[in-house]
Amino acid sequence: MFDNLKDKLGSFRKDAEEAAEENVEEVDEEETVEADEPPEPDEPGVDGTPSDVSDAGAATDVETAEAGAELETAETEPLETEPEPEPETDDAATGVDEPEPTEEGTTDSVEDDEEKPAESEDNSTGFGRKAKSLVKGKFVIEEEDLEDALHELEMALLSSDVEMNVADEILDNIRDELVGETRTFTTSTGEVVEEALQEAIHDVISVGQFDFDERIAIEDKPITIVFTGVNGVGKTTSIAKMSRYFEERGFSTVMANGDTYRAGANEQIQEHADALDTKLISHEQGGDPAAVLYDAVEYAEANDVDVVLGDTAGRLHTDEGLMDQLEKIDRVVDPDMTLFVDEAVAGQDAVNRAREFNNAAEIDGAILTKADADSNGGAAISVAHVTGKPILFLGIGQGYDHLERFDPDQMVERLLEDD
Ligand SMILES: Nc1nc2c(ncn2[C@@H]2O[C@H](COP(=O)(O)OP(=O)(O)OP(=O)(O)O)[C@@H](O)[C@H]2O)c(=O)[nH]1
Repeated sequence: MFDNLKDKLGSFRKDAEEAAEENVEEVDEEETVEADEPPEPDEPGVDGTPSDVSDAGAATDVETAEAGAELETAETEPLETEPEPEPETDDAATGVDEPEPTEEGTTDSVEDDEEKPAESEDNSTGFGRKAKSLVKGKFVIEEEDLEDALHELEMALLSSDVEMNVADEILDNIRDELVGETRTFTTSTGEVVEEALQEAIHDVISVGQFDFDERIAIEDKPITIVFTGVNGVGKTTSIAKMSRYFEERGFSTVMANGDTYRAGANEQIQEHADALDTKLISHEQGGDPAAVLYDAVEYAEANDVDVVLGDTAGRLHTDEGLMDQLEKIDRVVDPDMTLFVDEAVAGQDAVNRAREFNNAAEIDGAILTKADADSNGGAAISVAHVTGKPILFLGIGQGYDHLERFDPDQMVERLLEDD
């Protein structure tokens, strides 16, 4: 899911981090010492006491020790017993200034040997590099440092079908987060870039989020939810999935087939109702969709059913007839929620349709289907920002359980996780 976008974000992370690393500023030693915890006189590696790096666990301890070691060695005699100088593959690879092997030749570097390979292979946020940021004290990233990386990112987002304004917003957010701020060495540049990217994406995808389950729990019953969207995007399947979702949470459902337009629509939804053991309310083809939904609400009231799930005919958003129909449904049953359904794989088209449906008949949220088949992720990134309404669910397959609550935190994590 969203693999292309993931790769592109990974490239940006690398580019931006490299650009930032190249601009790490040196500060004088005094400032460095002030800004970080001063190394203790008995700092590991200075007095020759073996330091147990593997016990240090947290990277920061290791970094502090290493930074401390470098600072201290400026004033301290090099050690007499000299282990093999350890090659700093990490720094060598990145061309960052290399500390003198003798300065680093502390006993802790011997203990380091077992730890090092895994970490030093990490060419982005490995502790050798991180430690360098720590030792250098602070860094400032200027806009021009990031220009190329940001341009690449913009192209990557647009080619992943991210809506142009949304791409701009992401870039602005990243600039705001990264550019011009003097950062102390408590974080590595890798982490700074990663956090900026996380925040930038989170900002645009979390627009309008609300606690769906909570809302369902507190609303008076029956709750009527109407599903809109164009043909064939997975509306009916999503209704069936929602029925399963609610039943699993203890809410009973009834389906209503407001798609009185398409031949075979009743049979299609009836199959789902049968499979899920749910009641379906339907009228003859050509009937009035608002009347079907009205009947379903009456049925729910009479039978203590919690949620009415109303299908509607899928037609083009530009179709005035459909929009009139939705208006009539609004007037007649006054739904508690209108959910727009579209397929993630439709990318920019889905984004445009979401905007137009929302303009014509206000939506409360969206379900993006077929996310399992979408490698671009553009619609998932853009729909909330463009409509001001949240993506509530992702369809991730054809089965009834293939419905996932859209969680911005999880989405960001998914997009930025290392493979
Ligand atoms: N891979 C995948 N397929 C899906 C998903 N959701 C729906 N589908 C498939 O998409 C096709 C169309 O789904 P429908 O539910 O019939 O679409 P619809 O919007 O109701 O279509 P109309 O009734 O013609 O308006 C079906 O084959 C579904 O199985 C999903 O999340 N992932």
